[in-house]
Amino acid sequence: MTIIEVENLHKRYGETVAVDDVSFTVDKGEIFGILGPNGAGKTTTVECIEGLRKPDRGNVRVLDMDPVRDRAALSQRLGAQLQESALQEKLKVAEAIDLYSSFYSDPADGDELLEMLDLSGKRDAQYRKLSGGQKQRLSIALALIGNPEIAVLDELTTGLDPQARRDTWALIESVRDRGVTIVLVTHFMDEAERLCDRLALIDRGRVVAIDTPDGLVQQVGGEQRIRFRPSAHLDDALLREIPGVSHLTWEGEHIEVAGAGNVVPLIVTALNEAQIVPIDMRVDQANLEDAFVSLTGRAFDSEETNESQG
Ligand SMILES: Nc1ncnc2c1ncn2[C@@H]1O[C@H](COP(=O)(O)OP(=O)(O)OP(=O)(O)O)[C@@H](O)[C@H]1O
Repeated sequence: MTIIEVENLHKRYGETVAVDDVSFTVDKGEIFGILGPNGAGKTTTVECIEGLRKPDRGNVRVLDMDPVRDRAALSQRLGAQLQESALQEKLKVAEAIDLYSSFYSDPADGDELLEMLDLSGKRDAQYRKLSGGQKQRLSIALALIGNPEIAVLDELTTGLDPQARRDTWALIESVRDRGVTIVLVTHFMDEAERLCDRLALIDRGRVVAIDTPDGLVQQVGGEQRIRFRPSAHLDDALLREIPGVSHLTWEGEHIEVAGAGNVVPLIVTALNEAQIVPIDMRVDQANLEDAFVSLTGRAFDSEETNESQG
């Protein structure tokens, strides 16, 4: 059942076209990802879903409501993760929960939420004293305090260390398992790959593709890459004539060969017959990043990488 429908959405800020004819639907109970590089138009899109921004053109329906016109009613059923600056520094965790509970006619049990988000021990801590991960978890708690049918989570794990990211992912899955539909905005490939049932790949305000993470990778042919250092002189022609090989690149003494289908065993066999040993061999499956590059013809120019976190 479709519960969010975005049709031909356009939004510009002055001369900047932020969202350029975006369409997609979100089904009840799924984790739907909106993945794209910085500035792709992800936040603007979800702000139109939340009723915070009025589209210049196009239609948005959420739970059969017009988000701008029916914003008060929608806010009772859609929870959005707060931006970090939205809470007062001196507000205590329990006070924030009480305050946000008071906005809803049928709020969730705050104590239970704090327990689930591992924040029970921080009830009396001021917001400013929380770690990055604790602040992030509190913002998730506040997105869920209204018992929403839909939760919109924007840049869920930015700034978290690897363990906190994994914990947050498990948490989001448990929220989904309780029946909440989740719209997840992210510029992290691994997060999208791990969490999303389906995702819209967005670039420069436009939808490039919508599919499951696996489906997106398959769209680019499910390529594999094999990288190694040959033990003896290797003539490119030996590999080029193998069916399925799409390209070869040398990087110093290492060669990377990409191809679809059964290329890896064929390459290994050809090397063996030529009495060449592939030293330091590594095989990688195509991933979402490859799909993005292949579908847009550009690198995913995210400024932040996972390695730079934490
Ligand atoms: N209030 C605003 N005024 C002017 N331009 C804006 C405003 N908000 C966003 N933009 C511009 O619109 C484009 C899309 O921004 P948006 O925040 O929707 O993208 P995003 O994909 O969420 O990026 P990020 O991950 O960096 O937040 C960008 O070029 C951005 O600079």
